[in-house]
Amino acid sequence: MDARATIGLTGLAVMGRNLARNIARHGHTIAVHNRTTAKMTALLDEFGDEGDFVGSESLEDFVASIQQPRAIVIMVKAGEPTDAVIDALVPLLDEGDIVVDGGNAHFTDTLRREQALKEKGLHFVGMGVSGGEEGALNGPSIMVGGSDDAYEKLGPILESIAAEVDGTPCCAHVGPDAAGHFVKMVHNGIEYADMQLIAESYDLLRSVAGLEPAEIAQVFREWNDGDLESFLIETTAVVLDHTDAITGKPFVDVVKDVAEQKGTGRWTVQNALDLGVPVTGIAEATFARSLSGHTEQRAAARKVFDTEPEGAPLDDRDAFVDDVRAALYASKVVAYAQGFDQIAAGSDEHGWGVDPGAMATIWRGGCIIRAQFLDRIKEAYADEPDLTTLLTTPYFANAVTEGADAWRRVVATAVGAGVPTPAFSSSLAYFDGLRREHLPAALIQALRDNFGAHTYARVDRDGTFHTAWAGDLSEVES
Ligand SMILES: NC(=O)C1=CN([C@@H]2O[C@H](COP(=O)(O)OP(=O)(O)OC[C@H]3O[C@@H](n4cnc5c(N)ncnc54)[C@H](OP(=O)(O)O)[C@@H]3O)[C@@H](O)[C@H]2O)C=CC1
Ligand SMILES: O=C(CO)[C@H](O)[C@H](O)COP(=O)(O)O
Repeated sequence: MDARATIGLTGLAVMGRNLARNIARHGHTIAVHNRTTAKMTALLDEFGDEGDFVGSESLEDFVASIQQPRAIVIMVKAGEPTDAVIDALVPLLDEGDIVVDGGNAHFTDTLRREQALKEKGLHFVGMGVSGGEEGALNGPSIMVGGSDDAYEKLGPILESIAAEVDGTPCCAHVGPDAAGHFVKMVHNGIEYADMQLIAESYDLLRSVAGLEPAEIAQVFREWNDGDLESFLIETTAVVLDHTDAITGKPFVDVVKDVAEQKGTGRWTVQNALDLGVPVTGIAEATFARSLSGHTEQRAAARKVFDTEPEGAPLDDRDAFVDDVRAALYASKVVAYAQGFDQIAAGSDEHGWGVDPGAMATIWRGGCIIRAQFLDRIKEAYADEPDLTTLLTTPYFANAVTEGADAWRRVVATAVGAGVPTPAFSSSLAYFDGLRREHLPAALIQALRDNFGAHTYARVDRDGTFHTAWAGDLSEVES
C-alpha cells in the first residue's frame, strides 16, 4: 500500500464526511474509512473528484495508506464507539503517530485516553469541532487540545480548513490534553442557553404579544441587524418562516415540543457544579429540555391546572417586542459571562492555561454560537486578560444596565401571563445576586451553624465562630 495520504479520517457520517471533503478541497491527500464500507464508497462516488481521497475498506489498509508520523482523525459517536475505534487502531500504529478525536467526547474520557496513548508513545488530541454539517464542509470552528508537537503537525491542516474571520482562522491550540474538548463542552452549554433564550423570546412574542410565526421571523430578522446578530438568530428567522408542506401550518407547529439532548449541556452543568461556578442560564436551559420531555407529567398537570392566568393586557406591543430584545441581549451576555467563568475555572483546575480571548476569537466564525458580540468579548479580554467577570467590562456593563428595566418588565410580564422563562428569570436573578450588597446567604450560614455547628464568619472581625444555640447562646471562636 502506497502511504501517500497526509492525514486520515475514519467515521464518515454527516460530520466526518464533510470534514474529509473540506480537507481534500484544501489540497490535502486524505485517507478515508468507515466501519460500514458503503459510506466510504458513497463519499468517493459522489465527491471523489473534489480532491485526492484514498479509500480503504479495512482499518489495516487505511492506516497503511497514511504517511508517518500518521495523523488520524476519528469522527464517530462519542463514548464507547470512540473507545472501540481507538482500541482497533492502536495496535496498527507506530510511535509518534497522532490520534485525533473530533467527536463530542466528555473531557474526562479525553484525559483518560490521552494518558493511555501517551504510555504507548502516541499523541492523543481531543479536538472540538463546531459548525454542524455545513460548518464541517465549509469551515468549522476548531478547538484543539493536545501536545505542542501534535499541533505543530496538525495545525497547518486544521487552520486551512477552519472558518476565517478578518483573516484569522477559527482554530486554536487551546491547551494540553483535554483542554479542547472541555472548551467545546462549555461552547455547547452556551449553545443550550442561547437556544433556550431564543425559544423563550419566541414564546413571549407569540403567547403574550400575539404575533404569528412569520411575523416573529421578521422580528428576528430585524434583531439580526443589531447587537444580537448571530447564526442562531438568523437561523431562527429561517425556521419560523418555514411552512410545513403537508399541513400548510407553520413548521414550528408541527414539530413535537420535546427537546432532546446528547449530553454536552448536562456535562457542562455537572462540571460547573463540581467547580462551583454558577452557570444558571445553561443549567436552566438543560432542565427546560428535560421538563419538555416529561410528557406524562405535563399532561397530568394540564388536566389539573387548566386555567391560564389573566396577566396584564399589553399596552404597547411594539414596546414589549423591544423589551424582549433587550432582555434577550442582557440574558445572553450573562450566559456567555458564566460560560467564560467556567472555562477559566476549568483551566485553573487542570492547569491548561486557556486564553479566553482566543476562544472568543475562534468562536466568531464557523460555530453554532458565532455572534457579532464575540468581537466585544475578544476586545474585553485583550484589554484585561485576567477579567473577574465579563459583566463589569464597560461595553457589557452598559448593555445590561441599559437593558435592566426592560429585562425586569419582561420577566414580570411572563410571570403574570404564566409563560415560563427560566433562562430569562435565572439570568436576571444571577445579575441581581452579583450586584446586591447583602445576600441572604448570611441567614443560610446562621441556620447551618444552628443545626449542624458548621460555623460562620463575622462581618466585623476575622476568624470562624460558633454560637451555642442549644445552650446559653454564647459565641465561641473555633
Ligand atoms: N452532528 C453534529 O452536528 C455534530 C456532531 N459532532 C460529533 O461528531 C461525531 C460524529 O457525529 P455525526 O457525524 O453526527 O455522526 P454520529 O454521531 O451519528 O456517528 C456515526 C458514525 O459513528 C460510527 N460508529 C458508530 N459506532 C461505531 C463503532 N462501534 N465502531 C466504529 N464506528 C462506529 C458510524 O459508523 P457506521 O456508519 O458503520 O454506523 C458512523 O460513521 C460525534 O461524536 C458527534 O457528537 C460534533 C459537532 C457537531
Ligand atoms: O456539537 C454540536 C454543535 O456544536 C452539536 O450540534 C450538538 O451535538 C448538539 O447537541 P444536542 O444534540 O445535545 O442538542
